[in-house]
Amino acid sequence: MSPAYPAYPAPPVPVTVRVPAKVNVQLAVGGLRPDGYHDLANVFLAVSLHDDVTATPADTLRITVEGPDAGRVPQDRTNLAARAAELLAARHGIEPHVHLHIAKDIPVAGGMAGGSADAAGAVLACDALWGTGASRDELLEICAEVGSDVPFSLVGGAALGRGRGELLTPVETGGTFHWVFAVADGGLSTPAVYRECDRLREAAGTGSGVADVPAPDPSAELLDALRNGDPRALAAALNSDGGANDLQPAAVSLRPSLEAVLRAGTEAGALAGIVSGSGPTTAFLTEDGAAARKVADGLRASGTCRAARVATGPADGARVITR
Ligand SMILES: C[C@](O)(CO)[C@H](O)COP(=O)(O)OP(=O)(O)OC[C@H]1O[C@@H](n2ccc(N)nc2=O)[C@H](O)[C@@H]1O
Ligand SMILES: Nc1ncnc2c1ncn2[C@@H]1O[C@H](COP(=O)(O)OP(=O)(O)OP(=O)(O)O)[C@@H](O)[C@H]1O
Repeated sequence: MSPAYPAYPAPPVPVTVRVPAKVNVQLAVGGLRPDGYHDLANVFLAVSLHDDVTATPADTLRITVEGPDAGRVPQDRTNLAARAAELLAARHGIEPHVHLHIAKDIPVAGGMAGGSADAAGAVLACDALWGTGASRDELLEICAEVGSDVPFSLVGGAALGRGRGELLTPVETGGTFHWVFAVADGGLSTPAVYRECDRLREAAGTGSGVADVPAPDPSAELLDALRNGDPRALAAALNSDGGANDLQPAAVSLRPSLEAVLRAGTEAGALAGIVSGSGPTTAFLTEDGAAARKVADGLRASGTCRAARVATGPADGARVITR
């Protein structure tokens, strides 16, 4: 006899998933591959700036966005959250009929994987809403189809991304790191920053292809600093010769005003300052929470950025917060 009730309760509706932003504490960029991507040694750290993605049953796929920068986020099927929901639905023979509401706090087009966070949030929220029973590996595959940063948004913490950044292995962290993020006016396009990186390499005469650029590798010094939870050692790795972010010269070339932001952050007492991923957000590592608040005040007073936000990392990956 079949039971009167399903074996598992239906998920409470709506389902809200909280997803973190990221900073790349190392971004070693190899040569341009024939498929248009670059091989990476990408050391991701999730940080405590979040978007919330809420999934509610609907008659069609609908996206709404709230937050100060909502006007810069597409509210149609080009939104990465919509693409993620469509991919999950297609795999399970479901119509992607869902309303996805994004409460956006991660800077838009800022190099902090905001769109990727929303995609990972949508995958997890829709999986719970539709009860697809997809495995973690399947969710990660869908994330990787949407974009190179999306799998990390799902797992969070700290991880090394190889390949184009989608092949993750966990990285050990021995403590909490305190950061300040200087948010810039306007964004930078990720493909444009990679193209500028290639152009600078060509102009320097080194070539930009896979045969010209050494294979990217993670820094042992940097991984040790993360493992030991040691901000001063991490700062030394961030400040090392050539820098920790191979996209930084390209981001600064496209947005020369970032030099002044980086200077203002270090003058305000940061241990190190880097461009976050493809920028234009800049990330400042500090000794502790009090130092972070002081650096944020200094950045605000400098007038070099639109906003300064304090955050800590590692932070959890995407997780359901209403169940
Ligand atoms: C800069 C980073 O944020 C660092 O984590 C990522 O590498 C970018 O990841 P993402 O925004 O998820 O990028 P994707 O949506 O996968 O790719 C967008 C475009 O960025 C460029 N791209 C991206 C990743 C990569 N490893 N090499 C690339 O050259 C390609 O032009 C690609 O067409
Ligand atoms: N859910 C979304 N949130 C923000 N932008 C989105 C979203 N979906 C699509 N986009 C588009 O993607 C572009 C890049 O936005 P996003 O905030 O993801 O950049 P980013 O943080 O620099 O990305 P990354 O760090 O992964 O390279 C935006 O200009 C916007 O047009």
